[in-house]
Amino acid sequence: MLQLGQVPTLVVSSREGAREVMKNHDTMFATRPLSTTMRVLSYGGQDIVFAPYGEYWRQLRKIAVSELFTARRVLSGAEECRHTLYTMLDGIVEEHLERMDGGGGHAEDLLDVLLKIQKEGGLKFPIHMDAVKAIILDVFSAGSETTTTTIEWAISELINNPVAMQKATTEVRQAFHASGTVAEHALSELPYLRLVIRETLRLHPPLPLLFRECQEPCQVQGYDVQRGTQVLVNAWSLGRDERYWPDAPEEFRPERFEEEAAKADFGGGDFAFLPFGAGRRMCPGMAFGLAGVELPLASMLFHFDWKPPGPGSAELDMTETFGLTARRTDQLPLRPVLRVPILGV
Ligand code: HEM
Repeated sequence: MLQLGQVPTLVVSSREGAREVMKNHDTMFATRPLSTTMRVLSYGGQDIVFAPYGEYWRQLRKIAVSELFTARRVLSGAEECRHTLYTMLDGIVEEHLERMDGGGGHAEDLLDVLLKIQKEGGLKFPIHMDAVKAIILDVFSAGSETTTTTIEWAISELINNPVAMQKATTEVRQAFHASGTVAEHALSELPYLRLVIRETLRLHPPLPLLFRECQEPCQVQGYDVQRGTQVLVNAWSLGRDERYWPDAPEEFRPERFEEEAAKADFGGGDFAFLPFGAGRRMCPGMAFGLAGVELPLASMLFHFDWKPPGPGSAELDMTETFGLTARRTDQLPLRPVLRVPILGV
């Protein structure tokens, strides 16, 4: 337990503790703390990420899971800062509304779906236009930074581990040799690449800390936790803890998931492997996010060999930034060498 200024903060770094917070007492911890900055950016928590646990959040989550972050859509698809961002969004929303009035005839995107749901009405909690914008921002903030960060870490680990790079590249080139291009529907033919992505998420969960707030006094592992306590579940340290990963936890070994199939569960069932979180506030964009990592990564490996910028094989520096998302500190300067020409380019 830490006291961060006025805020009592509980840090959870064991599988048992994480299970208690996100499973046994899931409802009591199903709200995230809302900082002043995030309150401004999310229009007072009208989005999915920061909406307090309750009926409103439940409704948004249902829309997200059934209408927005579905596999089908994957395939078809501080005040000044807010001002810039929302002015841009206003223009985009306006454009979509005009297009809708014009009768359609175009491919439907996520914003069209939200606007349609809003227009149809009949919702228990009407979704205001501010909420539409806040939810679209969720897709950019929760959805794009996590996926791009994962892609960067995956390619970095592959550069530092040439044997794994060779295996992944060979697999992708064999799978798509005939078609000459990476096809979405054939991604299931890339079992090794999936192990690479799992191992990347174990070592580099893009969201290293999962944030919760205690809504009712309760006990976690026998300790009293008072209402209003901020809880940080340390997904980063859980993924590197030798109690749960006895086989060289700091090393990048995609094969570990082949041997220990049970540990391949990142669907919130294994509390030592939480790249997408767990419980009620678990990531609803998992399928969306995984496709958004697999597809670009497969294409990158299919078309190019990736080399460090300089001569020799010096290891890349893997230092992480300190922040909400754990990105690379260094930029990732790599040399792509074209191997399979890109069709139509
Ligand atoms: C590799 C990709 C991704 C990773 C690793 C990831 C990870 C996470 C994590 C760890 C959480 C917090 C879970 C918790 O507190 O238990 C989360 C929440 C969330 N994610 Fe993702 N995410 C990814 C992609 C996406 C995408 C593509 C979308 C949307 C298109 C998305 C939308 C969301 C939303 C809306 C929440 C908040 C859910 C709620 O509070 O009910 N994520 N994500």
